[in-house]
Amino acid sequence: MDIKLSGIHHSYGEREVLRNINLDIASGQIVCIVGPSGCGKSTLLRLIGGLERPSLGDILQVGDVPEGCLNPLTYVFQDFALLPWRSVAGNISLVLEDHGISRVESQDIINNVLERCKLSDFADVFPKQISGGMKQRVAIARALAVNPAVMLMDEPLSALDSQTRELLMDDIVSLWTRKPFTAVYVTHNLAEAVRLGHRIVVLSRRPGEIREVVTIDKPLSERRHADPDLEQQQNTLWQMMRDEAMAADAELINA
Ligand SMILES: Nc1ncnc2c1ncn2[C@@H]1O[C@H](COP(=O)(O)OP(=O)(O)OP(=O)(O)O)[C@@H](O)[C@H]1O
Repeated sequence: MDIKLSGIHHSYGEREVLRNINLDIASGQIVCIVGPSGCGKSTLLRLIGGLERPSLGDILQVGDVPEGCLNPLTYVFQDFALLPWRSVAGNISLVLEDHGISRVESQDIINNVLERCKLSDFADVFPKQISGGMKQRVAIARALAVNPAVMLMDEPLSALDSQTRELLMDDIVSLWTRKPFTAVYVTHNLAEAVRLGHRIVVLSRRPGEIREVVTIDKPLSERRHADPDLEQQQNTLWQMMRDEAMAADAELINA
């Protein structure tokens, strides 16, 4: 399933947050959204996810959802959002309940996503027993369990330290390489964007407008930490954003 955004404007009262967003999100691609603080990245994700309706414009879902899809638009949040009283497997099984799936089928799905996310040995442990990086892997496994058409990822790695972030980026790449998924991935972190994005959408400061859409051709599986090509792309993105980021920063301080 592709997603087509056309002529999206969004305001909260007098505050204009997004302006004239036109964007196609193609199935099987990771599209990263970057931009200065407060430019409307999370708002855009909420609009795509249908949690809010845009003030103006259309968001179309084009084509079929994947086979076995239980929830077409599925979020992965920065704070993991795991239930502390449920085990790792229990957190995943929660999203499979009330879909008329048999216990056997449900267990197959849980085993499959645990294996894909390198969590098979941790099925019975509880969130408080595992690290932040592992928690986020559980959250990603839970999202994959419903076989979403599009994963909506809001700063999924920003609560983690830099080494854990590196490991998780490798995990996301290997998950995608093994079975491509579609994701809209909001991040502040340009290194993450160039590692994970097939396309990177650069928003201006608020009201967020699309400044540029950068395509990164290098296959995900060939992108490495400290890759000079990626560092150059990251630098180009930073040059695009620098002045706007400074202005947005000043605006927030003076608000
Ligand atoms: N529910 C809401 N009601 C009113 N204003 C809101 C609401 N949600 C967001 N805003 C405002 O909209 C603007 C964009 O917020 P949003 O969180 O989408 O930006 P962002 O780019 O994701 O920010 P950050 O990079 O800091 O996470 C901000 O000025 C914010 O205060």
